Amino acid sequence: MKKITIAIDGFSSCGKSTMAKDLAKEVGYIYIDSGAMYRAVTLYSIENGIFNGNAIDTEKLKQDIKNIRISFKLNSETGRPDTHLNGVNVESKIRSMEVSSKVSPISALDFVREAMVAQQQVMGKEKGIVMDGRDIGTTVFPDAELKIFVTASPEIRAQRRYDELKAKGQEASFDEILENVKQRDYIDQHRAVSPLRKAEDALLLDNTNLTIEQQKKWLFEQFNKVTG
Ligand SMILES: Nc1ncnc2c1ncn2[C@@H]1O[C@H](COP(=O)(O)OP(=O)(O)O)[C@@H](O)[C@H]1O
Ligand SMILES: Nc1ccn([C@@H]2O[C@H](COP(=O)(O)OP(=O)(O)O)[C@@H](O)[C@H]2O)c(=O)n1
Repeated sequence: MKKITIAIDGFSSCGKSTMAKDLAKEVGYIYIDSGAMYRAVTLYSIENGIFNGNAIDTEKLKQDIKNIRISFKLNSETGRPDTHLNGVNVESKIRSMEVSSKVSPISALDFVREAMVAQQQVMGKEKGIVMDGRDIGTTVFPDAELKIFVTASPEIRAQRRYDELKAKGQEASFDEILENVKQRDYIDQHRAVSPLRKAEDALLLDNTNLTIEQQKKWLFEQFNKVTG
């Protein structure tokens, strides 16, 4: 069967990667979490003195960006890809609240986006890929055959993230997560380069009242309609 490109965009913490990973596994496609790439650049910036408080040394990051290598390796225990930054597994570190609180300003930088988008387009050259993020259907793969835009209420999204962090044994405050979710949505929607928006030809999915199983089924149906 001819392989297609699937772009899943939407607001923070609404279940994009859960859907994307499940579909990729089901149909044997590659799954790429583009948010993990921006998170890895943010972790690099935190660990390499690019942040001074909230101020970003953009000149240093501009020089360093060529040396930031991001790759994904399958974790045989979880069956899901782990993010590696310059050869080191940073999957757990990039999900911290510190990274979440700094990632949106980093991903608003034009030269950061240029570098990430170029890598993402190489990853998707052969099609057979499901990528989730903010600008996949608008900028990275504007010709994707299937585009989905996911949303859910901010409170539900914060609750899902809170439950996830708690389950992993990480410290979490619901109010802090809700604030972070709202802040990132705002920055992501209002940045100058590739702001978060629904592509005209994307299907809208509000999964506020859907279970993981229901949204998985819905996405699989959309896939079958396109490939079908
Ligand atoms: N429909 C759903 N109902 C309840 N929890 C969900 C649903 N979809 C995803 N989740 C959970 O919400 C959390 C955030 O989902 P995730 O896929 O990481 O979101 P995103 O990629 O949009 O940030 C995860 O813990 C996931 O298991
Ligand atoms: N294609 C993308 C993906 C993520 N991002 C940025 O990276 C941040 C983290 O993305 P993510 O997908 O891990 O976010 P969560 O919704 O999973 O928390 C987002 O808030 C955006 O600022 C982006 O700008 N473009």
